[in-house]
Amino acid sequence: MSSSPYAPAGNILNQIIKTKKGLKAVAYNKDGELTCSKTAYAQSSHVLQHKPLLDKILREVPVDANNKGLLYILLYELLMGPNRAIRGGGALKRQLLKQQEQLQATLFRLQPSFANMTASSPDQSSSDYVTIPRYVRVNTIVSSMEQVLSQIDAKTKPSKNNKNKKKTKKPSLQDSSSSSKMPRYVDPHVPNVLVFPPTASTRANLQELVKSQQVVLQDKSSCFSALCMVHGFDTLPSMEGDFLDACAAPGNKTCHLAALLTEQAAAAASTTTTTTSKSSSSKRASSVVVHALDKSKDRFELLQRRMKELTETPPRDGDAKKNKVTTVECHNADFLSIDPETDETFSNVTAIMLDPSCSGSGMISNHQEAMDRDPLSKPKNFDRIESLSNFQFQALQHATSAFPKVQRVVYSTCSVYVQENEGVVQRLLESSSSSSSSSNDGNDGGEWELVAPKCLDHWHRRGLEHPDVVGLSPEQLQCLIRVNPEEDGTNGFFVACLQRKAANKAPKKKKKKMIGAKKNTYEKPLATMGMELYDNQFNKDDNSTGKEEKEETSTVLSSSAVTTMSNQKSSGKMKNDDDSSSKKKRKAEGDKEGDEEESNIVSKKRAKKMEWKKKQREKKLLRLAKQEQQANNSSEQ
Ligand SMILES: C[S@@+](CC[C@H](N)C(=O)[O-])C[C@H]1O[C@@H](n2cnc3c(N)ncnc32)[C@H](O)[C@@H]1O
Repeated sequence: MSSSPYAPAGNILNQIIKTKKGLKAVAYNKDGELTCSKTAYAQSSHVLQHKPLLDKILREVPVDANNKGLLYILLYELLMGPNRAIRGGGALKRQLLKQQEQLQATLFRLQPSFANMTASSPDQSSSDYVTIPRYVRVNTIVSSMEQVLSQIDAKTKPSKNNKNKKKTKKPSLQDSSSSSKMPRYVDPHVPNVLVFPPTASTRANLQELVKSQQVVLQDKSSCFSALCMVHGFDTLPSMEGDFLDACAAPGNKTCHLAALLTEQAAAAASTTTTTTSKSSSSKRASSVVVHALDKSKDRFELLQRRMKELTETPPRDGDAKKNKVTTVECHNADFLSIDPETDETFSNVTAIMLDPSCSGSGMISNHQEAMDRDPLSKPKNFDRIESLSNFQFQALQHATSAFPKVQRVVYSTCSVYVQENEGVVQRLLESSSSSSSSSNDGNDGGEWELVAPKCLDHWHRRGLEHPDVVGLSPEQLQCLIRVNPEEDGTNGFFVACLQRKAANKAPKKKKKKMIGAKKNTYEKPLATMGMELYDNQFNKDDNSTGKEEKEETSTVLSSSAVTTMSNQKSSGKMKNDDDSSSKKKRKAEGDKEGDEEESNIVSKKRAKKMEWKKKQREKKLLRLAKQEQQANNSSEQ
């Protein structure tokens, strides 16, 4: 057995290679507990992110090794690790050191950006990498933004008494808070979402809050589904009907939906109390049901446990009624076999959130898809994508046709491929159009229509034009939300909000009676509690905090390093409404000329940077060649 300090990570990698499973599947047990050290997990994750590049290097410079997992780890440490060095000893290390120069020269040729890095600049801090921050959603059923922040500050405040304690690094972010506070921002698109640097210390500082169910570590884009369900449409959802999360496990979106509905019910109840205190609406508001379905038995168990913890933990403010407002009922069932006509449990469902199994190609941690993330090209694993797409369509069709009372459906995936996104929506609209013979409204036919989500009207990346999806009009594409994992600082995502057309034609009188028919007066997040809105601060050159200790899943190669998503026709970038931002001052929202001007400036800057990098690379190679020459000379002497 190897005594190398990298042996545990090497073993994990060997298991991944042998079983072809993902890192999480190998490193976690059934109960969701990590079975190896965090260090081994992080090391394996770093290697997996760079495995395609490491493979290329090894193809050009073969290294003889029986222990492939260990080879990957040592090679990564030597060429790309934070110290560009291998700790400990061993035959494999000696072998690699012998071939070091050749390996390094190959790396610089294949991935020139590495030539500009010094040993003290870890690979992830290269400008070829985009940082995905750590997003934290405050679980408003249990806690609040204020409570969460005060607990974080209490935890991170350096103790005055303990002078021997390790000095904490001074945050270099221009956070409005004092330097002793953990750097944090407010997400500009999703309320109650905080943004932290993606470091191990962030995670450590949040651990207690996660355990006490006050926060959920949920990526920003994954919050779009529930947000759209409640605040995406012109009216708030009816609280008289039930909600259904059709593919719910592990339940992040379900819990978010429950929290938003609880907030909505609380707002409705407070309005009701001030107007008609004996109104029955407050009664109704206290019995919102969210059915959470999952077909997989294991995942269902996880879902059930998490929903109990996240939605039934007593609120910190002592308002015991709060977590009785929304009840989450979990069901281990196949969504496709649910028939509300015969199963009374689901007969009152009026809204469906559908987040079906997908390729996960938008997830930055999905190393297998990392080299194949161009949504415009045909996916390499086309057959798999096609079969996923067929299932997704079937599920969306079921949601829109089998539930007569359903008025709104929010469809989402964390895939970047059009086949799983725009393609599924187009098929649905086409099938809905052909099956609806009664439609004579002069519109494009069909019972269902797309809605541009109100809550994301300041999100600029929209549906993609693609030769395979010719059936969607520019207006329809504008209704679709896309997230580019390389440019938007969050995992790739897609959301479509569908509304039954008949919902618009409901008699006005009836509409008025429903609590949910209230106009949606959603307001996007504003900077609160002295915090700035997040505007990519963790990726800016002048901000180094968070780069010293990146978490394993927090980085993704940018377009220049891996694939080009920049040719996406929808060029929307994440924007915020922070008036102090100079970018914002330069252009008004929606100003296309301004957008083009900015993209020209960006291209020029990029070209200049590339030129500079090229020169640096040449210098480095020259230096290496000189060193090699000197080494040869001295060995000849
Ligand atoms: C993308 S995940 C859902 C993630 C979840 N919405 C969240 O945010 O935590 C897809 C889930 O759909 C479940 N699933 C797949 N086919 C299903 C079906 N026919 N009926 C119900 N659930 C299904 C899978 O087991 C998986 O847990």
